[in-house]
Amino acid sequence: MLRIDKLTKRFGDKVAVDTATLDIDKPCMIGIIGRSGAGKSTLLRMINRLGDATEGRILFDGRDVTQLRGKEKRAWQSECAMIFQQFNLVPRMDVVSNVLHGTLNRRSTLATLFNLYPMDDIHRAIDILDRLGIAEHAAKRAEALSGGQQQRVAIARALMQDPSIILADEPIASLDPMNAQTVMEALRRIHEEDGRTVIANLHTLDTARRYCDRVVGMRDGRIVFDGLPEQLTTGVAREIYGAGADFSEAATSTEIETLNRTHPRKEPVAVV
Ligand SMILES: Nc1ncnc2c1ncn2[C@@H]1O[C@H](COP(=O)(O)OP(=O)(O)OP(=O)(O)O)[C@@H](O)[C@H]1O
Repeated sequence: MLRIDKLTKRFGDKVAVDTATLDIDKPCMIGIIGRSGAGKSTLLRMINRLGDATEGRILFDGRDVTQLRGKEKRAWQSECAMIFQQFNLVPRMDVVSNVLHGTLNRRSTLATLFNLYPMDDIHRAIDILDRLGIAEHAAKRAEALSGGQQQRVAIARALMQDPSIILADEPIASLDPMNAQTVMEALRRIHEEDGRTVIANLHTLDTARRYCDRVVGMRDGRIVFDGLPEQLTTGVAREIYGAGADFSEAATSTEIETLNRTHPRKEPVAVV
């Protein structure tokens, strides 16, 4: 499905991502962890083509997406929708219009200028908001919603593109634990019910363990761990975070006590 092949990104002398290789052969939910500056955002941005790779390839169903330009590149960006820590909504615009922005890639300039949306798209937007539990807020300005609700609007906007992959760059880093839980549960459900792949950069180990089938650890631009959540021992975490014997998981933790893991684990993948 998706193959990231020796992907490298340099900013001048700085190697932000160093020959990263990942194979995703079926829909799954992946958490990418690592300390600040490890290269997690740069990797996701390259996958979405928000940033170009210096070297390496990204293959989706055998097609090299690193070479796409213009319309084809935009189509790829719809196929792997991205959500961000700060939601990136238009704050003064109503929720449903924000969601409809997810269709921008396939609308004419004129329709965009005059904010004209087909009725089918409007109904779909409301259905998606309903599924995410926020349809009642459809007519409100985005800025009137809580952080967790705004992130769900951003997820709804991503779903309007009907992507097969959702890339989430620190989706819960700005949220309190309860909102973080709601957003992670929404992403998990989208994976389980729709069969979409979710790749999320996460700051906290416990979140990666709870919600992901597979965890990828990055350190200094390199992928140093790729395995099951249960293989992510404190020793492995210490290696990923480059921490000493005094490393404490609590330092990366936002404990959410009420959550029960309900989804089945998938079969093992290789530990690098
Ligand atoms: N546009 C840029 N220009 C120069 N250096 C950059 C740029 N973007 C990222 N870097 C550098 O590349 C490295 C990786 O950054 P990146 O943002 O990918 O890390 P990260 O793991 O996502 O960190 P965080 O968790 O803090 O977001 C860092 O050293 C960063 O300073």
